[in-house]
Amino acid sequence: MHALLPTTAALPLFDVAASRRIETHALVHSPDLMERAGLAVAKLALAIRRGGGPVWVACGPGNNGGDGHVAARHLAALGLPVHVGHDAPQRPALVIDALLGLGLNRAPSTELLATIAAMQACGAPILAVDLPSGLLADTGQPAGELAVRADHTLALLTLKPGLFTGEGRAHCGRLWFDDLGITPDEAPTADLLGRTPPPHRSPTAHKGSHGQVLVVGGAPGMQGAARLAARAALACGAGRVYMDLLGAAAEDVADPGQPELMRGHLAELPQAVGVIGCGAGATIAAALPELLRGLPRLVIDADALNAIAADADLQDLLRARPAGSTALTPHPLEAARLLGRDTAGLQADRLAAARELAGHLGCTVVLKGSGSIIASPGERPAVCASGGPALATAGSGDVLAGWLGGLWAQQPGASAHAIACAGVDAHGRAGEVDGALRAGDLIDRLATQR
Ligand SMILES: NC(=O)C1=CN([C@@H]2O[C@H](COP(=O)(O)OP(=O)(O)OC[C@H]3O[C@@H](n4cnc5c(N)ncnc54)[C@H](OP(=O)(O)O)[C@@H]3O)[C@@H](O)[C@H]2O)[C@@H](O)CC1
Ligand SMILES: Nc1ncnc2c1ncn2[C@@H]1O[C@H](COP(=O)(O)OP(=O)(O)O)[C@@H](O)[C@H]1O
Repeated sequence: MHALLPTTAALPLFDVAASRRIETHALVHSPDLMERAGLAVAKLALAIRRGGGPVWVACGPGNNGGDGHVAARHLAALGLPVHVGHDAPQRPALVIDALLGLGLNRAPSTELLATIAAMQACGAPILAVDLPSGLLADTGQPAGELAVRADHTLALLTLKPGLFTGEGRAHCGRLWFDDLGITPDEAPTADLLGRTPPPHRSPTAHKGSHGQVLVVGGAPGMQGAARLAARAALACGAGRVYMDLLGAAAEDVADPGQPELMRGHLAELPQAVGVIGCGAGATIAAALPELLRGLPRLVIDADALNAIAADADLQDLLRARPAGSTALTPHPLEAARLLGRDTAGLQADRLAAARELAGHLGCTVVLKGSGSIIASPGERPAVCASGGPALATAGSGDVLAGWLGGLWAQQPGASAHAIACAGVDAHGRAGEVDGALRAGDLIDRLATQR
């Protein structure tokens, strides 16, 4: 058993169906899995209980409840006061939530909702067994009106995608993992992103070795978004970064605060990585056909995504691009527009939505938000565990788009999927601060963490 995050290594994630198959195979040679699970829960409970009151173990009807009963037995054997039941004891030192795990298949019953509410109200820390009760393992969404908000969650046997995306992060608290001594015998459903080393910089490199980025966007009144993207590409290490500021006068400088940035246009920069759409407004629509046909590698964000959502011809141009040459970076509303769906429906299963969109448009899709998903045709999807609410600030998405462009300029042979995985994780890590973060400061943090 170990604390899970932050992780530097990529880790395999398994959905409910895969976890069930792994469990079935494992039980053939290791019939004592529930004993191992309950012991792990008891060990963690000993470490995190607060005070000398009873440990309240709330057990459900299935094997999740079984893990809870085994844990209760171990704790009682150690002489701890233990209360097993659905009613709260006086001043518990810890609640062990063993109501529902992998087997959750409908909105919790009224009785279970009352128990969850009592757990939440009793004031003791909550340790969830395998999953916070009421949270769906595949999607990270509550199945009903309430799911446990745990202080600690001990994932057992496998890591499930719902621990990391959707509402999962808000419900799990600190994550722990025990594989119960089992090595899964099948391919993961998705990967949890690990850390990717920064691009290699040769001692004999010159600025031409590190590629070009062309940021297209920044319509009047929204130039800050394009400038954030361009500054991020520059800070990432791109050799030259140009800006095509929509509607700006030819003599305007690219960015008065960043003299390294230059004005440029597609016609002069046919090999640049395009970062298009940041602060672009509606005027980007007219420029898109040329950009989609002309640039070999594209990161498409914001208003460019909205223009594509509204125009079937632009979608066809996107699909005609070579495999691995395009990354889309929608937030949930932009992704919903691209799929012609509503945001809530899309958020209900983020992994499935990102895969659907990637297949629909033939591109890499970064579905942003807590637990960003990266999905590409023919690739296993990835889930990002890094990042946090400090990133919920205007401009942090522009920084991500620019950073992806900067990475890609330095690694022209990499696929959109590989660039997205590396960049999204770095962006998330840089955004892990307490309190608020300005998007400009996020660029500095990204640059210094390399
Ligand atoms: N087998 C092993 O050795 C190992 C097992 N492990 C542990 O087992 C867990 C999976 O156990 P599980 O498959 O029994 O499912 P579980 O989460 O207990 O729920 C099923 C029960 O809940 C019920 N139910 C469902 N939804 C409901 C609702 N909304 N409201 C009310 N009831 C609802 C459902 O009822 P039914 O649908 O059958 O009517 C059924 O009775 C896994 O998360 C891990 O903790 C691991 O430690 C590895 C070793
Ligand atoms: N709570 C959160 N946890 C993790 N990442 C977050 C959170 N909120 C926002 N982010 C990240 O911040 C960025 C916001 O992007 P976006 O919504 O496009 O903002 P903007 O358009 O203002 O630049 C995305 O990369 C998103 O994944």
